[in-house]
Amino acid sequence: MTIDTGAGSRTAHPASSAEAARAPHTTAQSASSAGAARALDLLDGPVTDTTLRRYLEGIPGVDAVGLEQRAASLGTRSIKTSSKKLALDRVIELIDLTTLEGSDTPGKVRSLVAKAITPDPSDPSCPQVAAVCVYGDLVPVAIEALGAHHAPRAKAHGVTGISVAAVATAFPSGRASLAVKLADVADAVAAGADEIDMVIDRGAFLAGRYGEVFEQIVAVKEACRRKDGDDAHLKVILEVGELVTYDNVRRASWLAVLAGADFIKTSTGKVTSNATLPVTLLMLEVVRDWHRMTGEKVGVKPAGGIRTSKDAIKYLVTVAETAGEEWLQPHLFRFGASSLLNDVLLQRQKIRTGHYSGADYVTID
Ligand SMILES: O=C[C@H](O)COP(=O)(O)O
Repeated sequence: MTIDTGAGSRTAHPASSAEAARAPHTTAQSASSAGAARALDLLDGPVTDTTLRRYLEGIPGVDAVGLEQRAASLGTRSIKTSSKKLALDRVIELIDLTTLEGSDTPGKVRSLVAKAITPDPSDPSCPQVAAVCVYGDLVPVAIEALGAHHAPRAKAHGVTGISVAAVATAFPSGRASLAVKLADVADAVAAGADEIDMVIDRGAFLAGRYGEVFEQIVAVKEACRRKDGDDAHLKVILEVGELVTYDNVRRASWLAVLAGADFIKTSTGKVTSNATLPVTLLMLEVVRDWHRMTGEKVGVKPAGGIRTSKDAIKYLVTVAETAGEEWLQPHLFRFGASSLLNDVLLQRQKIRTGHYSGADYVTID
């Protein structure tokens, strides 16, 4: 079943220039990023609460039954045993290995980094993960522990390294002033974070204050700029479990993409409902449609509650069938997960040796 993603909205819901001209406050006037510029183009006028609401609320509603049926059908696709090891290796390469606990210590981050670099010490062919994801204050610890494996240093030697992602903007609630959020981002970027995982203000979004959410994303994107011109990549967490409806997830995805997100991410992992296959499918459809409209590629990161290889492979199939196989690369797709890697290592070991190893084969996280 084809899911209507609202891609036709570009022409179906242009902002009225006259109304936009009357608007007292325009977000784009106070933000000069490419995100604001492309929203101006799409909305055919200044970015305001009114024009954003008109655009986002004009996007056709999600066919929930169709979406869930499509996700379920993609989830039942089998892959050949011969392809399974390749798929598991790809899953590892796409993981943001995460620790986001109040009790995190430098020692825990060093252990996480050691595992990120060498997930399976008994198998040198095991790939490394894409990134480690930590709270901002632990970025220097992660960078020091990565040493030559840190992505920018590795790149200088022509090899692929591991990035450091920091959650910021008053993660996970997002309840703080914009000044506090920007200081949080600036700290992490100054400490050397390669990627910033920000949360949107769900309260503002649900109250219909789309301009405020847009403006915050634009401002955070600006704060991701480094003096050397090499930006930290911005992942925008929608916290889908708090957005309640698929329609809201679709609107928030479009809003984040319009504002300049490099990635849209489902969840913090801190609420009851986190990543699901249908919601990730919906977000993949948005980035697919944005790519068709503009040629720009935006990444997707399901996060929270993805713990088994079986589930991770369902996500790979869904990505390939929705956005295309091209998206199965670390710059366009990630799994945000704390314990998925352990299960993938056990499954790899089973393929390699023909039997499952004991629980002590993987580290206890
Ligand atoms: O962003 C990543 C999540 O916080 C990880 O969630 P998880 O512990 O359920 O895998």
